[in-house]
Amino acid sequence: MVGQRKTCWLELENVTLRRQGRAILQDIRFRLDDTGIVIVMGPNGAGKTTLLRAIHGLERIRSGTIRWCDDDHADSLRQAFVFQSPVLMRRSVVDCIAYPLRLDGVARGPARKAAQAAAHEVGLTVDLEKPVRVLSGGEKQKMALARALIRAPKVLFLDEPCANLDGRATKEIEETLCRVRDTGTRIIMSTHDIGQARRLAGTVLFLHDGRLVEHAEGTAFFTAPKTREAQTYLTGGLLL
Ligand SMILES: Nc1ncnc2c1ncn2[C@@H]1O[C@H](COP(=O)(O)OP(=O)(O)OP(=O)(O)O)[C@@H](O)[C@H]1O
Repeated sequence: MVGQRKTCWLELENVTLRRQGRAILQDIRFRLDDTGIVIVMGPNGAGKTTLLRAIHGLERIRSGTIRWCDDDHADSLRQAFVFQSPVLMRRSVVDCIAYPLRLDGVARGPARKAAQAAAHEVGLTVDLEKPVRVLSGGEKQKMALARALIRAPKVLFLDEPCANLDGRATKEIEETLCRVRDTGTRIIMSTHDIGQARRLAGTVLFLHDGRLVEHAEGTAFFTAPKTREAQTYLTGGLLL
């Protein structure tokens, strides 16, 4: 038990979040003590985005606790969030990626150099002086990922980062995420893509109707889901 506690990096206890009188998240509790990618799955409206936003501190919870339990607490608060629709600025791609460093007070030259390296890391091969708004959907997601990675976050949240992307762009983003995971960054990510979840998941959090229905190690979840809801979801059934 004592050994387990040492490896826990995030713990939620009875987290409940209400909006307009409705419980969007109900009594969510789990401990994460795995270094693999954490995949948040579940049907539309299950609460995946809300859970990610709540853990990141963008949503106020009504009750319960969210506790980062790393020894170095400041380290676990070095976080970045890649939204489903990337936030775009009226800037060039390179300046957009460099923006978080500029906010940190890094001079323009070194920040742009770091941005070029981050673009390279995520496989963004476009002319980086282009305005960011002309990028394709896949390129925008890579730009958002490069911007999120530029400050070397300890925890990286991604909300459906590959929605609407083709196989090639998805593969490149997945490869980047695996490299980032291997450097020790914790990744919590939502996806509807069961194939992607299967490829990436170290741990699965399966939500339905704002409740955590199943929390399992990735392979176990896909080979032998324990709950009726997860079984239905994974076999393409409709969860009503
Ligand atoms: N600010 C809000 N006010 C009222 N209801 C909200 C608010 N934000 C989210 N909801 C509701 O909470 C529920 C969960 O939303 P959330 O976006 O977290 O689900 P999701 O699992 O990410 O869905 P999807 O797969 O469709 O993106 C939905 O029914 C949504 O309408």
